Amino acid sequence: FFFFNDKKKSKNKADHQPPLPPCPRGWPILGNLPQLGSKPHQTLHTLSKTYGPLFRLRLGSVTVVVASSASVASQFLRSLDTNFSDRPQNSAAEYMAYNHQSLVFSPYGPRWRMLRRLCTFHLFSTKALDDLRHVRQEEVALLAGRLRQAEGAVLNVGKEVNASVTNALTRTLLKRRVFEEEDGPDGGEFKKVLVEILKLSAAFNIEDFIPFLKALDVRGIILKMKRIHRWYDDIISKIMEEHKSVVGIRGVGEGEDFLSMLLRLKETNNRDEEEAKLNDTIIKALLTDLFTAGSDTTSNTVEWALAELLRHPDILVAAQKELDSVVGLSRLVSESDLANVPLLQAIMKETFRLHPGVPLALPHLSSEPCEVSGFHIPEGSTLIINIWSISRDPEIWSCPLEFNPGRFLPGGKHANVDVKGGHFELIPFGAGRRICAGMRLGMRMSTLAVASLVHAFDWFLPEGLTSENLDMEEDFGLTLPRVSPLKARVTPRLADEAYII
Ligand code: HEM
Repeated sequence: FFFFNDKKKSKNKADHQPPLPPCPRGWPILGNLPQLGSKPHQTLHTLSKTYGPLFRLRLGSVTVVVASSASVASQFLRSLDTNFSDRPQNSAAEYMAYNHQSLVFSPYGPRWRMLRRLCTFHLFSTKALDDLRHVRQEEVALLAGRLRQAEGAVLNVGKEVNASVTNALTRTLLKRRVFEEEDGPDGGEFKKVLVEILKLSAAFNIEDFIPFLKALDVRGIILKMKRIHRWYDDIISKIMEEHKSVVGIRGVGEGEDFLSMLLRLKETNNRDEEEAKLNDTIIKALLTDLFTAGSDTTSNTVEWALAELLRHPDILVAAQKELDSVVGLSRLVSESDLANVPLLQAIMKETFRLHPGVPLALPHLSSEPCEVSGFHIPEGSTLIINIWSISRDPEIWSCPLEFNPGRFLPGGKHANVDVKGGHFELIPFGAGRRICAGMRLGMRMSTLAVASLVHAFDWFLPEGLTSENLDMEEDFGLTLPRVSPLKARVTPRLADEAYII
């Protein structure tokens, strides 16, 4: 959300063009920045009640348009997708993502297209995901083993899940676990730097909206970003050199990690356009994206799903019954079971609806002026899609604040809706050309983790907490964490051998 654009506003063609979208009155210089509050997704949702599903904000020097309904979002991301496939610039991307060379922040052009092709045909292809399935299953099994050891104790569920998801992700990317490896070759440095990058990427940087503040860097944010980036670059460069020394010898193998795959593809990537060539810097930038975009999004989803199930014990029990009938009680869930558990799939959709991992998606930038819903959208406008608001629109969802997976089951009103970008009322991964590149991995990982934890344990809230008073308040960052980490106790419900890997 924290972005500025540096393109000039379009010339005023007032006589012919339709009006600009409505805009709340703002402050001099700051514009509407002071109105955003600590939870911008909720503030923008409230503003949409007054100003409609398409309104405008002035954030410092940046013109922002906000889409808050499925039909407005589909005009931007379906009908006008090409015009909105660019990204505005921001300081985190400049200083920590190799000056916008990463996939998330690449301008819409040959480099972005090359990286997306790599994701579609190599990194996130069905074959690559299947080849690395054992990694996800092992990490979830290790998590189940840890929880079983802690039977009866009050657990910080989010922390445990985050460690598991991040380890699965870094093993997928680099064949390396970052949690619990303080004694490893880098003494836990890699984990520390990833946590810092995540924090800084998710922070609200007012400097991105008011260019003179950026030049002064009074808060020292930019200095900090540069320092963290040097630290990260040192570590990832070393890991890359280690990989280079083995890739050539080992060649292609089943379960090849992403970095090895990228180094191999670099040798065969011979596109004519200079910008579209894969090189070491672009590989490092892409890896930063995948670490930051893939970990908290996925683990927050798992934590929200478990919190909802603790608030709805009847749904939790029904999901356990469904899993027992497909998996039995002598082993953990495996990814191949997931196609046969419709209730669990509906629970995931309902979690994505109420707790979308990236509530305001990532900002898009218009390349040329256009018209949407009778309003003029100037060239260089930043587009925010309020996914959070769209998926609780009472015009579409009955009792939108109620956690009701049944709406997605056969016979339910939304039985045919999926999360893959074709149904604009539910777009937790975005839609159009810039839809989440890691959607398939994020879905597999979060669904496997929720299914395994629901199946392997009975869940209880700690003393004093009930399903009625469990705090469900959201914090805001680029992702959507809980304000109070989910605490719970578990007892194992499977045969002992199920927990042994
Ligand atoms: C539950 C998990 C996840 C959720 C809810 C999620 C959601 C999103 C959303 C909303 C966007 C922005 C789409 C837009 O610009 O309109 C996005 C972009 C992106 N995501 Fe995810 N994501 C998840 C997991 C992952 C994973 C596991 C990865 C990779 C390891 C990943 C990589 C990316 C990348 C690279 C982009 C930028 C795509 C581009 O600019 O072309 N995400 N994600």
